[in-house]
Amino acid sequence: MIYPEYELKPQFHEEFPLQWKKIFDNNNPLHVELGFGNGEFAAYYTQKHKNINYIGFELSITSMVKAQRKLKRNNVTNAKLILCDARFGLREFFDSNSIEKVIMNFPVPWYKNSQAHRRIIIQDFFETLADVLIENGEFELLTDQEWYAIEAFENAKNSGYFEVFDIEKNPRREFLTRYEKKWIKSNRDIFKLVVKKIKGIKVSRLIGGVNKMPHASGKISEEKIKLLKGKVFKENNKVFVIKNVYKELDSNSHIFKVISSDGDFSQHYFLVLYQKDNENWVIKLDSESNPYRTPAVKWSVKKIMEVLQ
Ligand SMILES: C[S@@+](CC[C@H](N)C(=O)[O-])C[C@H]1O[C@@H](n2cnc3c(N)ncnc32)[C@H](O)[C@@H]1O
Repeated sequence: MIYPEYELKPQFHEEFPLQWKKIFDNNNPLHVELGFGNGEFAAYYTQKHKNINYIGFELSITSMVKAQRKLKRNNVTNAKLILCDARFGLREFFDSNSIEKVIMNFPVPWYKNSQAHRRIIIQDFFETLADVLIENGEFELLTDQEWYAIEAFENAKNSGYFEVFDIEKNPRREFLTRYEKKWIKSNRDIFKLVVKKIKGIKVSRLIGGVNKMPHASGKISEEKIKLLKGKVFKENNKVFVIKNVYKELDSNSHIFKVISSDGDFSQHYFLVLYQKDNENWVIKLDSESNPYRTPAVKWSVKKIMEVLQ
């Protein structure tokens, strides 16, 4: 069973940042968990703090389903779960000075230097936190990796936006998450870091305002269409690749399978190109696709039309 009432799909919302007051129908403080796993902590936390609105981020679909079941079993009414990269969601879905607390329990540490850019606690993350947390709002991190807690400590401290408390070793905890139990069972130490926002900053967002998708239209040279397969386009922070081009059998339209990225944030989607009248063609997002309208997504529409002309 899935319980879709708990899942929020921001792609279907018209405006960013999201209107949390409308979504929860109240003005309660927002608490956000990054990587909620199977939702044990979410179910506990929302029961314990009935006067907050909980928003959780996760990448795993299986975890999303399990967490929905846990919330339903506990009759939780103050939680929304989002399937999305937490780094993107934290920056794009929340207004400045809007979150009271951000919690991250046992993130994947990404040990290797080559994976360092995938770590959540990089400098950019602390800038986003300094924007979206309210004054005196907190970020709490639990990890079984001491080096990770130290790296987070240093990045937070060096940013200048936080009061950073000493790392606590094996803190007393009222509730243990699934991974916490696992690490304690294998005799690992647990490290807790808390940082409190003391200074704000405004970071730039990739999406914002009304979530509209521009179409592009014009005359094209049809013979250029199939030559686009495999082509890569780059401009500053934006990249897109045309993975494939399909011709629809029963109409004069073509589907482009595209992967785009804006820095570290990638999306897969389909664009449709069709003949509008004798002279003009239109390219737009296929109705089956609903990526966030980031600069790279918008640029892919314009650029494909441009190269076909
Ligand atoms: C080690 S598990 C911890 C799960 C849970 N918090 C716990 O303590 O039991 C890390 C979780 O973070 C999720 N995750 C990893 N990177 C993420 C990201 N960038 N955004 C959202 N979730 C992420 C993973 O899918 C995984 O479920």
